Amino acid sequence: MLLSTEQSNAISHIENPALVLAVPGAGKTTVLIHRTYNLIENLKINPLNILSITFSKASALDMKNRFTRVFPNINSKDIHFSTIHAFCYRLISEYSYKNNIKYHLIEDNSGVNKFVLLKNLYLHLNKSYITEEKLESLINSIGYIKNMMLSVDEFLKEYKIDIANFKTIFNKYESYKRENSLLDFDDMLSISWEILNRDTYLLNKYREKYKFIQVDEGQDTSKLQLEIIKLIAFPKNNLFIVADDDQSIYGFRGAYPRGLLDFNKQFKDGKIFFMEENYRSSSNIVTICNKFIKTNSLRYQKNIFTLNPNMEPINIVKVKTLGDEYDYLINDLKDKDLTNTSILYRNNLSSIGLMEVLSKNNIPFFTQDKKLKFFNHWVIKDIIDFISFSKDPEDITLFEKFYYKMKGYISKKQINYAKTLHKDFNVFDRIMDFPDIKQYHKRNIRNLKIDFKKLSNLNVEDAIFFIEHNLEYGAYLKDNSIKFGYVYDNLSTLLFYLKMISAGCNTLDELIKKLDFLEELCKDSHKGREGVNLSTIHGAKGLEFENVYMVDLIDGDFPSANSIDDFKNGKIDNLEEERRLFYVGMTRAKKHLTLITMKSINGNIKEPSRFVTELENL
Ligand SMILES: Nc1ncnc2c1ncn2[C@@H]1O[C@H](COP(=O)(O)OP(=O)(O)OP(=O)(O)O)[C@@H](O)[C@H]1O
Repeated sequence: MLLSTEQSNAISHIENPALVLAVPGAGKTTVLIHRTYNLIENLKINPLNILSITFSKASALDMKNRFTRVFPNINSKDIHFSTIHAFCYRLISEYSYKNNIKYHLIEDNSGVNKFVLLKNLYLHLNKSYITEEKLESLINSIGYIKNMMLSVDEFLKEYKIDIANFKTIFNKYESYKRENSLLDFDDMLSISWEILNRDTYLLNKYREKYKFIQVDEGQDTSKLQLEIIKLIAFPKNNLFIVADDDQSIYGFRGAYPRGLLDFNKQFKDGKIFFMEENYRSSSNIVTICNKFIKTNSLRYQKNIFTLNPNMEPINIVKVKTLGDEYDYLINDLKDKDLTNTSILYRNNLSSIGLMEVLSKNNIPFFTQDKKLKFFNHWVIKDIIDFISFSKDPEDITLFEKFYYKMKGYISKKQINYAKTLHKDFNVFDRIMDFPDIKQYHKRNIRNLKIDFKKLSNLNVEDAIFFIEHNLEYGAYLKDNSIKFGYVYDNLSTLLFYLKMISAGCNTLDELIKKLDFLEELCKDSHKGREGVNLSTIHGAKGLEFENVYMVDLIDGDFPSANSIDDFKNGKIDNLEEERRLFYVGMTRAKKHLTLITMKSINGNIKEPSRFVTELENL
């Protein structure tokens, strides 16, 4: 590969801080690999003295593999490509060994686990269960506070958070972990920061060891991460950061691209290199992407260009329904090199339908998203409970789980009363026996009994429809979504996918088997790398493919409804981050880029993503 002058200039930069600001596909990773080689081979720097930090495990591995591929003669064993978390974990291990402290990680499912801790704290303080959405928002907010080095009060002054007793939960969570030497991912950073500030011996040891520090994906480095890196690099400041602020997509977790925008203020002797040539994509893709990203205002001005030839224009496909989208994909994939193809989406729920339809059509695929919440979602569990109960209407324990999530106005008192009667009687008969029950109420319960009888005879797809509409479970979801902090559309889409999967299943057992099959498929598919890559756009960062499809491009999903609302209220950050995400997706494509939008989903009329409309006008 013939390196460009810009690339060579950046690679030859050795001492003092440097920031390489580059566009997608400009060869940022390429530059890091060649610079590493230059340091080792030409300047005879010991590989152990070079620390290369990347954002994710996958990109650390990718960088190592690319290095070995390009420079097979160099022994890459000693070269340190690491995520910042792995690096901090090593530092903490060294400190804890020295000080005889035993830290426990609480991110996985063994032993004490952060999810359980937070759920219990919430329950204890608010006397109600936390929803999945709120739990996610709680975890992100805690991470944000720590990564942005804020106090809770500073955070609460700036952000509204819909979690009761947030401050108390935060403080109790933090002190519990501290008292018990527990660590979550964010603590790996904050504890490392404390250690480095406290233990001069360790700090000097690390400073001495890592004479050269390189950072990839600098735009997604948080404030805390950047401070840790700067502290170790000081006073030599041989810090080399490559970044593209237009690809910063982790703002919700505390990514801090503004730290880079201030680079010259932070390092008076710092040098900034620009790399604006894209080597990846066709000229059509590059030209449109350049115009598209310029709408954002919070960015370094850059001009992306390419010398690559024009190929086919970006393909915008408008279909009526999700089924049509799948038909289009299946047909279009026929003549494509599948191992060089990716289907990208905003929300990983989209992968459920895709996996189902690809596996039905024997099209191989793989995905990185190992755990999809879909399979364990409470809505799915509710539906299974409804149907199971219809087959076993004496089972009051089952009925108790969902009786308040449908029509009928059955009270807790009536349930408790029914529990005192013989367990072999039909639950509805037992409720009708409730003392002083009103005649109209009795009529309702009798109708419910008939409804559940009907339900027991339906195939699964019809059964889900019946539960949603006739038993008014859909109305329950709608009424309660806001109260419990859910987005109703997400719940309704979830039911939609469940109906899709259940098509052709006659019995509940068949549906459960199919769900298990898909879950296994999803777990297994990340092992191999055969076939089409299915990924969220977040997961596809840094990757490239000949053919890219971006699917389910609907306004309110992408960009998200929240970002649109914020924008209407004069807050532009979120919508700008959505645009960057869209941009990251588009710039993964080398030759063929297809954007698919549809007119309706789940029977509801939708508008195409405003980004697609904008691109059409471009
Ligand atoms: N000088 C060059 N000549 C030809 N091809 C190049 C050159 N530099 C990089 N490339 C190729 O361009 C593609 C993009 O490079 P690379 O992945 O390093 O870019 P990047 O800036 O890290 O991309 P992104 O930020 O979008 O993930 C790769 O296929 C790489 O091999």
